[in-house]
Amino acid sequence: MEGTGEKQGHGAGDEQHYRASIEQYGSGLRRSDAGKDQQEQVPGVQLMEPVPPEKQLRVTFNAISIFAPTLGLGGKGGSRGLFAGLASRRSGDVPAKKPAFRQVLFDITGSCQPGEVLALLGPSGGGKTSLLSHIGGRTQRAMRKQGEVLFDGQQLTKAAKRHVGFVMQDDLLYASLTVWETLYYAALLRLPRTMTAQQKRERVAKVITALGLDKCKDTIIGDFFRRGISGGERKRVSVGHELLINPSVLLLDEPTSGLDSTTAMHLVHSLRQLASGGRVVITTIHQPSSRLYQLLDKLLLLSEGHAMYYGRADKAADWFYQLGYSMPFGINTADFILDLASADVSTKKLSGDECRRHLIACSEKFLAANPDGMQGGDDLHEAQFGSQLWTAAVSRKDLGSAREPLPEDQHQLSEASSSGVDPDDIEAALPKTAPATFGSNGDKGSYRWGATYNQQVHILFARAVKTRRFETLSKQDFCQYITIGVLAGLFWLQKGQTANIVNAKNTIGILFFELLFTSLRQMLGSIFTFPAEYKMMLKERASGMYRLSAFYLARTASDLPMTCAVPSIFVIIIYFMAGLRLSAAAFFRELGRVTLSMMLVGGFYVNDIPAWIGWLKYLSFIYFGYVATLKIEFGGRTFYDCGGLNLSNPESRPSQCHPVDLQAALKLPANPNTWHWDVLALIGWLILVRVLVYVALRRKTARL
Ligand SMILES: Nc1ncnc2c1ncn2[C@@H]1O[C@H](COP(=O)(O)OP(=O)(O)OP(=O)(O)O)[C@@H](O)[C@H]1O
Repeated sequence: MEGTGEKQGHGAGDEQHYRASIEQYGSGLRRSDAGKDQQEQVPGVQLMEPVPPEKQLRVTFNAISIFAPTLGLGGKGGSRGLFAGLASRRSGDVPAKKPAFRQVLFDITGSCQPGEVLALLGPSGGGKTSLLSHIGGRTQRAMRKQGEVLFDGQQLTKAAKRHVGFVMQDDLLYASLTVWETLYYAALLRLPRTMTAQQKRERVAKVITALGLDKCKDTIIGDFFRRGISGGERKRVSVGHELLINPSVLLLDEPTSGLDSTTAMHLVHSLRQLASGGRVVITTIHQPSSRLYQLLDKLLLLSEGHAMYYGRADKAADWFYQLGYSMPFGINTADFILDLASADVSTKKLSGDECRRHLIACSEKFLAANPDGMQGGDDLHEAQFGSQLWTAAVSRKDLGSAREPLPEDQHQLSEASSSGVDPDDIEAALPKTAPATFGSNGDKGSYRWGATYNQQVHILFARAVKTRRFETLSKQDFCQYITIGVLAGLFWLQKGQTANIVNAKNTIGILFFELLFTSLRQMLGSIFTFPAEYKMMLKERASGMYRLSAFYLARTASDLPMTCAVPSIFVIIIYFMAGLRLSAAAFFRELGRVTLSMMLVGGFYVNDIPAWIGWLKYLSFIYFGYVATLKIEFGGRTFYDCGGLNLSNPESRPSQCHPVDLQAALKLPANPNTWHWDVLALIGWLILVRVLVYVALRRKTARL
């Protein structure tokens, strides 16, 4: 966008034109002062009961800086990249061990009062999500942080986090649950145990009505494979998930992304109403329409991690106008300031990037003296701009010369933008004393968890069964297992019936096929479902919905019927079609073995492996499953070698058929007549793998 007007070049006509623009696009729909907003009610349905004054919270964030890790290995030598350490080792340098960090947020300060909607605006990569996540106590562990976030002057505790609603950018919801089920299970887990089940149901119904989800409440959420509710409805369900707890603070990351402007407008209107009920609403927004912009109280404009504007949303255009960047006719305020933040606006003398640096320098100087940001008012030009901004922030000879960035500002910015930040410097700067924590006293007497431990396991089990309803009971799964079972049964039809060595070889084939098919299919299924489920668990744990062990117990218990039901059909078909050992004990043992194998994943099978790596087979659950199934099928039976003849009754020809040692004849990995140590090994494996996964999850979610 070349050459937007400059203040000094404007005549009276331009001024009028500018005013008209402002009226139309920004300040025209000025909101009342922030303090009055608390009393102000946006017309329409009152979404939730207001937050009582004693529970209202003011959120402040002071001098927030965030450093993200980069792949470079850092160090004084400055060598970067994955192989830098290796290269330096070879060349005799001391290898750099610390990861490098890149600063993604620079001293960001701001606050939001109950009743206000604060929007974090900026181009992609500007740092909106990083800041919002930090405010909500959800910054990734790998990031380094400075500065403090306070809720009514106190730090956020784990318990208090349960009163903060956080709507993530991605709608993480279980695809197989209906809207009602999604919110109902969340209510059971999140709402205080002092509420009855009926009251929790009423809360769910209220949220559903408030967000206009009544007509789709019995529709599944859906995913790529199974169509469910629309994108806008999904977003509203995500918001509803957080509204259930009637939060004092609602944080939303890109709630309008992917929505059409009308739906986005309705959603932000709902947020505005929620704020009017005494809540703090902080939201990131990518590209608000002009109508949507009018609903915002405060704005924090981020450009490459720097605050380019902070203050009343309706004063943003005034601010930039005063700095010499007026909004061209017909441009929406949000688009205009986003162009500025994206360095997409240049002047006759300055390139887009220089304009951006200039604006950041002005803003940072102004905010250093006015941490509450631009409040506007009648004295906007004279008092604030005249005395502070023009003299202090842009201490130039005149506005014309202000087109060049100040040398000191340039220095500051280039330094800040550089990627190599020593982690030691960051650590040294971290605050040594922690302020009081919100929720440590305030929450006294209230329970940390919404449901008791037993209730959590029970609710999570019921939900896990429902979330896998399609996975397990889908027609495709049934058809696939039955078709492949019948085909395999036809290939090996009644091969297991006769006790001769030829058929024994065939039987080994079907046993191994059965073992591999069921195990690998299960493993592939888990590979596809685990990432989504893991993310869901992280999100819910961050909201304090349940204990990790309760989740894990419920998930393990639900695995049993869900994972084994359909594969068992496959095993039954094969068992009888292939004529495997006809005894009830053998049949049920085989089913039990399948169950154990199903609950493990991974492994391999090798025959005739060299002795020196022979022990590797003990790392494979497939090996133990294979040995177990061989023992079940062949243990205690006598097999005959009839000189290559496939006789149906070898015992009737003692001269031609002689009993054989099956293990030696077929090179079986174990003697089928020994006791079932393999089953013990399978059980041991099962426990070990589950415990290891639990420990890994525990470590990964330690901070939640
Ligand atoms: N875990 C991480 N590791 C490394 N860099 C990160 C990490 N998280 C964020 N960043 C970097 O921090 C910067 C800010 O990212 P952030 O997601 O906060 O931006 P954003 O304004 O929310 O962008 P968008 O609108 O595209 O979501 C980006 O340059 C990003 O690459």
